[in-house]
Amino acid sequence: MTNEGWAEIRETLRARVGKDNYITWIEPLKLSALSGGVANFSVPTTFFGDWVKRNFADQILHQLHRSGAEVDRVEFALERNPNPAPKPTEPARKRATDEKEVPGAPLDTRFTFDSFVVGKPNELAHAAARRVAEGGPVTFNPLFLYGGVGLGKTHLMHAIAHELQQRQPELRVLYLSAEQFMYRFVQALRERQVMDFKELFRSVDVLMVDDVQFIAGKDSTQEEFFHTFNALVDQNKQIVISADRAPGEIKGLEERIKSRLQCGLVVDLHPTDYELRLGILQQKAEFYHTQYRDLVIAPGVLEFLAHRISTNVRVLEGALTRLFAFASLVGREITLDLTQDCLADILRASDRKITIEEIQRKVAEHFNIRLSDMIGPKRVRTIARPRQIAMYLSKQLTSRSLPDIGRRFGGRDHTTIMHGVRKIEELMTADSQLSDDLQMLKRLLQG
Ligand SMILES: Nc1ncnc2c1ncn2[C@@H]1O[C@H](COP(=O)(O)OP(=O)(O)OP(=O)(O)O)[C@@H](O)[C@H]1O
Repeated sequence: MTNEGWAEIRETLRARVGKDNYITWIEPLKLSALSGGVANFSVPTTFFGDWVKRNFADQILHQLHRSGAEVDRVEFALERNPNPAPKPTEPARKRATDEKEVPGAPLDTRFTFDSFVVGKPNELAHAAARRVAEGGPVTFNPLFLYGGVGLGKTHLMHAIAHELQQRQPELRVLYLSAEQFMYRFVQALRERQVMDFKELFRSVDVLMVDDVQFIAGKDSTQEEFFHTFNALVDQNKQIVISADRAPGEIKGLEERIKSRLQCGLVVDLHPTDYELRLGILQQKAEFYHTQYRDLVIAPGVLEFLAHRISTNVRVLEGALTRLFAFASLVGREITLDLTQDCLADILRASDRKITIEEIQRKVAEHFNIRLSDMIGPKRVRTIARPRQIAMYLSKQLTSRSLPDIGRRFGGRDHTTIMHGVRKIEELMTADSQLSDDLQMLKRLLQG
């Protein structure tokens, strides 16, 4: 099998492992040999090879089988003469051949500031990211970016790395997910190379850790992260962190880490608004026009999508990709009718928007209490507990902020809502009745 053959199989894997995993772990694999029933892949680092073996070897083998290759095993070995495509982390890697390798994750070349559309919901996060990317004196440390799924946190982090690398190629910029940080650390512990690990992480100039909520509850990793963090801050090295919620709201994260994370600048990416969604769609549509030159998109289609799909940017992008691919296959203009046919499932899914009022009604019915008690002041447990359940579900199933939820629960303070949400999170692990109730209510609401 040639590398072209492998390229086709890779495409199938993309759908199976998801885009992020694909970009990080599958795309960089090179098929170096296939003989004697063994498919050999070259990988940039040992860590990389171990990770892929552990997590994706079965799926790779399966897809190789399906393509007709005679193979019983996949192996991953270090590239003998590494000549990787230039990545923004390249200078750090190159220097690392003399020193130690910087074990970062590859960056997505599409995630730049140029391709990031700025609107009200993300302007502060964008401005802060730009400032860090200028690479001048460290003004806030860390920069902590948080927000819901698919709102552009990873995109901004990669954009910072790209920009820094362009302006100051000598900088050692390290981007990785918190999960990778943990994996590296556990591996270092196992191989008794903790000192090397420490040295490595303390030698970078800019450290970026994505999805830091992942290390919550993982004690030794938190501890190590905390020390790495402090060492870098002491050396005045820039740190950028992202998470799906504010530092104070990450359950299972030690207080001292929370307070450290809050020391710099904490900014959130708000859910998108109509203008931002339209801007993103226009930008992506322009890009698609370069690929599908003959396709015509009827007036009003992008506006329609920006109105109807308000979940997250990833869904919005997926919808447009499908629309262009479909229209080019059938060779038709992209009209509103075609859009509705082609995206029926996505449109239906985003129609089902759950409101806080609906949640309050369903929870009140379920526990047989009055709807007015949801917003009233009564504190007896038989009422307070269902109310907290409704608060928890409102946080989980809607994109409303805590203050917003508070207003809808009779003008309660956001800290009361946060307390309610936490209480339920704590109880549900030990109380199976409660967790059954929650499952059932979720099913009813998501119907
Ligand atoms: N403002 C924006 N302009 C252009 N593209 C955007 C914007 N916001 C998000 N995207 C795109 O949406 C997709 C999801 O963004 P990204 O992966 O950065 O989200 P995230 O916040 O890291 O999500 P998750 O919590 O799932 O990790 C990416 O393809 C990204 O390029």
